[in-house]
Amino acid sequence: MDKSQNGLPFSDNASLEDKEGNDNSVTVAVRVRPFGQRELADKAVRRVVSMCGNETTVTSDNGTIHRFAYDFSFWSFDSENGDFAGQELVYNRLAQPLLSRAFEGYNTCLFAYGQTGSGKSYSIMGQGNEKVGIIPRFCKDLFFSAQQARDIKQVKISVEISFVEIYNEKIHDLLGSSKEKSGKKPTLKVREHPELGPYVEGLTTFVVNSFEDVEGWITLGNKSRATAATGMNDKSSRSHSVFTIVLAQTKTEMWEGHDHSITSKINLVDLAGSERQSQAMTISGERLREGANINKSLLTLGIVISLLSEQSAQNGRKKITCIPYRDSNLTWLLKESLGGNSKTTMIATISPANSHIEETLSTLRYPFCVNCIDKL
Ligand SMILES: Nc1ncnc2c1ncn2[C@@H]1O[C@H](COP(=O)(O)OP(=O)(O)OP(=O)(O)O)[C@@H](O)[C@H]1O
Repeated sequence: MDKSQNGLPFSDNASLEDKEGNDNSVTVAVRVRPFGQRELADKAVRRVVSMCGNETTVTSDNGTIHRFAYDFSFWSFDSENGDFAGQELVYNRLAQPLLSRAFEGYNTCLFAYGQTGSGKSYSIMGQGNEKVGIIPRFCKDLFFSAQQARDIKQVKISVEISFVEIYNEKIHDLLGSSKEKSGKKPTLKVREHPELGPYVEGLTTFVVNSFEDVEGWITLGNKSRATAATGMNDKSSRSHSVFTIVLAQTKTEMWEGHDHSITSKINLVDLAGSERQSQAMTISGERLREGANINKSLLTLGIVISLLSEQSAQNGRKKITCIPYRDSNLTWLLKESLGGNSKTTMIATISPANSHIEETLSTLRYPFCVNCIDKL
């Protein structure tokens, strides 16, 4: 029997609310995409992934069965299947609850994690008008809910966005227009405010008043994202992108005569490909450095999330004091949205094909998972 990741029993798995009504701070979902063009061109292609309920099963060539139980399993392999999970369903299950949490004042983070070409960008951003992903849907719903809150609860609402990429541990503003003499975008630094926590110094932020406003910025940000070709996916993203929404709600209590404000931060993150350097054919020195930095951020993120999950599983009885947020720029920047008063959701994207089984298994074993089982 393959060892369970942390020994927690299967039945401990729960969605946002557990049996006692406590909030789980981390929700984990797996999504399997259809075969891609390259996989279909391979005569020996075989589907090794299946799903049942919230369980994902991967069958190795030698017949070993690996079972993983998470909060959700999304079957996006074939639309003919009755359990097919399209973009809307994935959004409704994973991101919509975060929107409600944000309006309640929680900070939230949603990450897409997986190897290059497994469907992270497809899930987070989508493709064209037909296959709209999580970020545009979230923004559309956000403005709808904001209007309702203004009309019904007389709440003043402001929405501010920013969009950065972290490439090689360097932070670049995807919406800012400033350039260095060399024509390159300047590298920004994370600083820590004693009360407000970490922030990116010099980052451009925009107040947005409608979905149409935000749509323009998303398009611009996507165009700016640094991409580099790898052996596995020509448009492979070698950077993490973090789309941040700051939602500020202010209500004036007439009888008290003063304003109550709550501010929540929502981070929607498309992580860089998680594949190993050898498989991604990362050959030159520059690429090797990239790989090391990508893995450093992903490794730190895994450690941080797993420590926070451990803390949350103990209902706060065990306080872990040394969570290594500052070990990578990604986790440092997201510190306030990962720990404390926050909700985190991970979508692990995987290929269905036998040719990617090792990466699929490593994605499913990523240490974000405190509630998983991998057994014969
Ligand atoms: N659920 C899905 N349904 C249909 N097609 C999908 C799905 N997920 C991914 N694809 C297709 O697979 C290809 C790779 O997906 P995508 O670009 O999202 O991968 P990625 O994980 O973001 O890769 P990278 O790390 O290189 O950015 C795209 O052509 C996309 O259309």
